[in-house]
Amino acid sequence: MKLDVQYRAFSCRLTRPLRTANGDIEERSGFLIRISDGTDTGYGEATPLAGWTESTDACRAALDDAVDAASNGQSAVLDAVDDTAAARHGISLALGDLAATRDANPLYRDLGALERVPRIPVNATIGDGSPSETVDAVERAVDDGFSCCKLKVGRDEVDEDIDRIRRVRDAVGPDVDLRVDANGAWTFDEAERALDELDDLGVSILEQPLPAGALSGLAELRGNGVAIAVDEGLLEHGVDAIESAQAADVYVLKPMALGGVDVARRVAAWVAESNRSAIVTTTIDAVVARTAAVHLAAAIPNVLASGVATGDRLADDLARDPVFIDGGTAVIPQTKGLGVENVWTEP
Ligand SMILES: O=C(O)CCC(=O)C1=CC=C[C@@H](O)[C@@H]1C(=O)O
Ligand SMILES: [Mg+2]
Repeated sequence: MKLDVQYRAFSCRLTRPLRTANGDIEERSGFLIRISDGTDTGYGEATPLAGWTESTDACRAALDDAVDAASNGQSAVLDAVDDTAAARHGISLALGDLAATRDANPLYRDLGALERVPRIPVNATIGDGSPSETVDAVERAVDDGFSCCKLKVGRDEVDEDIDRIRRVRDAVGPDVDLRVDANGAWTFDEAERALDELDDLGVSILEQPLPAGALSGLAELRGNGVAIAVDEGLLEHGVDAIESAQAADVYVLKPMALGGVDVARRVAAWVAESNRSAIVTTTIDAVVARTAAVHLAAAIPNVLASGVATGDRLADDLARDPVFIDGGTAVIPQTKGLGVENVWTEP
């Protein structure tokens, strides 16, 4: 089928930078994609992030190839972006939105959900900061109804991080689910030392304590009360290698970095076959990709609280957010397709 593929660049600033052990995220720039079959239209988003996907230039070049391939139909368009994760995410999402819109299905049903899913659990995302900033941010999140908060660690000394988490635990009590994400910043010894303390503090999940390559180290860290999650490591190794190394309890799925919600859905199926749990997060994307991640999470049975409640970190966005964050859950859009409206306004 002949398709019309178009894209345009966008840029959204964060209201405040997300501080991580791997640097600060201050702005998200990418490409909004529109694919039409002459009757229906689908939208996608390709928002590269340094260290996680191809560069902005490589993403743009791949999208240009996809535009050129449009007269040759859907598989040619997908082939054009096969080696560029963010571009593939954007194109495959626009095609998925187009198909779901045509079928009058919410996207998550086309991604395999067998029944209606009203909501999914979500976590609050708390960037690295001073102890008092962290306590304030977690208290605000709990006041807003979140029962799960993911804290960034790994920029400072381990003892300082532990002290910060202890202050958070003391402030919010035992019932709030705390996770931490070190973005690969720790050595094995630091991670081992941190784990004992994190266990005592009732932290449920430690995300990527060691660099992405360190599978055997991750395997050795497993087994105390804190579940070990892979994020960067999944992109480097894939599920098979991680399972062979027995290196993870939990998999973090970032559709933008994996090459699309369709790819991420397949990865989630392998994760479930291995009896592991999945968390869906984004690369702090704009509304089109963020909403797609929400649909993906809705399509994964028993998905853990997911990192998709980041819309309020953007100072501006591509369109109105169709996902209502309510009491630590995201309410799933039930309209056809992705459910993001008026995203492509004519200049
Ligand atoms: O998972 C979340 O709560 C939100 C997303 C998030 O934490 C991240 C998005 C982008 C880059 C990363 O530093 C970070 C992560 O590592 O998970
Ligand atoms: Mg992470």
